Amino acid sequence: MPCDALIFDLEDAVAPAAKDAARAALRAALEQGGYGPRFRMVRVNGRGTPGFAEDCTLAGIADALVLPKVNHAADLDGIDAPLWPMLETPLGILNAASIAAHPQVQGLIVGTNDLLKDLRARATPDRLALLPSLGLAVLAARAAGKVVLDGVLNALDDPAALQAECEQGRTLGFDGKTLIHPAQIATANAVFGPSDTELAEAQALIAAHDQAMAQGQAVAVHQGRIVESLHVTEATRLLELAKTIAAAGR
Ligand SMILES: CC(C)(COP(=O)(O)OP(=O)(O)OC[C@H]1O[C@@H](n2cnc3c(N)ncnc32)[C@H](O)[C@@H]1OP(=O)(O)O)[C@@H](O)C(=O)NCCC(=O)NCCSC(=O)C[C@H](O)C(=O)O
Ligand SMILES: [Mg+2]
Repeated sequence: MPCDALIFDLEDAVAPAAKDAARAALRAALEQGGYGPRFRMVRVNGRGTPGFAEDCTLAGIADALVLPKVNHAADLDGIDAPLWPMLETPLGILNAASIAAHPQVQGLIVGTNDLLKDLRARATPDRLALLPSLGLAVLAARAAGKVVLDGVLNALDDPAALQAECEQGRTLGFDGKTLIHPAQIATANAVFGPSDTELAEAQALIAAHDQAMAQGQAVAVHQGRIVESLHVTEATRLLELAKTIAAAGR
């Protein structure tokens, strides 16, 4: 599967009576390996719920833990692992900045299903009710210099909805999207990775800026638009991202 990361779920995707067996099976699977370079995350049961402490013992054999329903930065204290808190409660969204800034946090994941439930909001194709929360999550991640992943699309077989939601997530600033089925991977990779057109534009923009600088100008004009060093920074980031994706064989 050409995905960057795998999330092994011990929380909502596992029935209460199956939690112990799922944890044991996951431990054996992680010890056996075979996941290639994919980043292996375990979503543990929530702090204060049954199984949490036992789930956290998997930290040593996974790459990171995903913590559901994080409300406060203090919810992350005392866990000895790289952490990916899920922002999926109103309090978690309102505390996103301090959660993102926690030193053990590598990235944030938005849990749009739980958020919709807690907000008593309507699920609509344009995700209107989620936009403030999605924006706050991106702001918090960027302020702390962390990665931020969009929530899942529940529809298993709706390519148009998947394309639209991925495009919206990228437009909002998300680095990628969490997915529930392998059939969703190709679309997410295509949307969140820079396209050939974007890469060609980035190269042309950098070249135009370099040429203007060489001529002693502070600002370049490229295709009728001004180009400053901040645009070069973003163009360079896209080119670096493309190299990273190519090196990963995606
Ligand atoms: C929904 C599913 C139960 C469907 O599974 P299945 O019936 O097995 O689908 P397919 O027959 O189409 O599967 C084809 C092959 O792909 C593998 N597969 C399927 N799903 C996954 C997956 N998620 N990860 C890895 N591999 C997967 C099947 O095993 C088949 O493989 P093979 O036999 O070798 O061909 C299933 O997709 C599923 O369980 N999905 C995950 C649901 C889930 O993750 N839920 C929790 C996350 S969403 C969430 O928590 C919301 C969040 O908290 C919030 O609040 O928003
Ligand atoms: Mg959830």
